Amino acid sequence: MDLHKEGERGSAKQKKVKIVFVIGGPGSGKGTQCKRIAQQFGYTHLSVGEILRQEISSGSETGSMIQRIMKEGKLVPSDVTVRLLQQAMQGINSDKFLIDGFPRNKENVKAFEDLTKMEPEFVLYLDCPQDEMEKRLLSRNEGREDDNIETIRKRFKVFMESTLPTIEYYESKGKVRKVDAGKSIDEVFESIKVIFSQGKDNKVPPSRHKCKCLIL
Ligand SMILES: Nc1ncnc2c1ncn2[C@@H]1O[C@H](COP(=O)(O)OP(=O)(O)O)[C@@H](O)[C@H]1O
Ligand SMILES: Nc1ccn([C@@H]2O[C@H](COP(=O)(O)OP(=O)(O)O)[C@@H](O)[C@H]2O)c(=O)n1
Ligand SMILES: [Mg+2]
Repeated sequence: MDLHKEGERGSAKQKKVKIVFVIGGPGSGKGTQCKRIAQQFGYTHLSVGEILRQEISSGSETGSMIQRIMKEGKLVPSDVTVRLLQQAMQGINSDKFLIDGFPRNKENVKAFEDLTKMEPEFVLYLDCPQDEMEKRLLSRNEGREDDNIETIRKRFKVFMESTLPTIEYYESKGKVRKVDAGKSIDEVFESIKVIFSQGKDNKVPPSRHKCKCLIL
């Protein structure tokens, strides 16, 4: 995907873009942890749910369709989701994207790979017990119309039936990095920091990069 072309003496060069998917059940803490990861490791955080809610707010026909689907806790058609995600990515000059709440089913995976020809560096999986997720969602207070017990239960069903098999697909490719997301926000982030500090482009935790010259 031509996210950005860099003009170098007229020759267009596609920038290497690093992508990490962040998956987990509703209420597992994806948004909360993504904000911290983005801040600490310099990623651009894109919440696919937020992108879809922005489309709803635009008042478009597509937005009305998305709203009906979200109210039911179901998944939006992948061609719609991926087109909106790609548009969002193309509008941002970044080479590191944290994609929150995606993919949620195999169709999402196929549509993304077909359209962008890209694969994730890895998939961060926030594994959280359902009763803990339910408790968190019921006190989320973001005014979301899908945070009611009836829709929450439907979303859990979608997670079990569609998203877990997607995680298994990435597991088979050795791409899943799983953390216990049932702990406190800080404890979960401690586990996540270890994972992001193992990246090949930052062999030592970023905090030590700055004083590397002092280690001579
Ligand atoms: N580890 C945690 N412990 C307790 N509450 C949490 C934790 N992580 C997130 N929360 C809270 O739970 C709710 C859902 O978190 P959020 O990040 O929106 O999850 P998701 O994006 O996976 O649905 C929010 O109100 C958030 O403040
Ligand atoms: N890949 C995606 C992501 C979200 N969605 C829709 O958007 C809703 C909210 O997604 P979200 O990631 O904001 O939800 P949380 O897991 O943060 O609670 C989902 O329940 C789906 O209805 C989707 O259809 N496909
Ligand atoms: Mg979220």
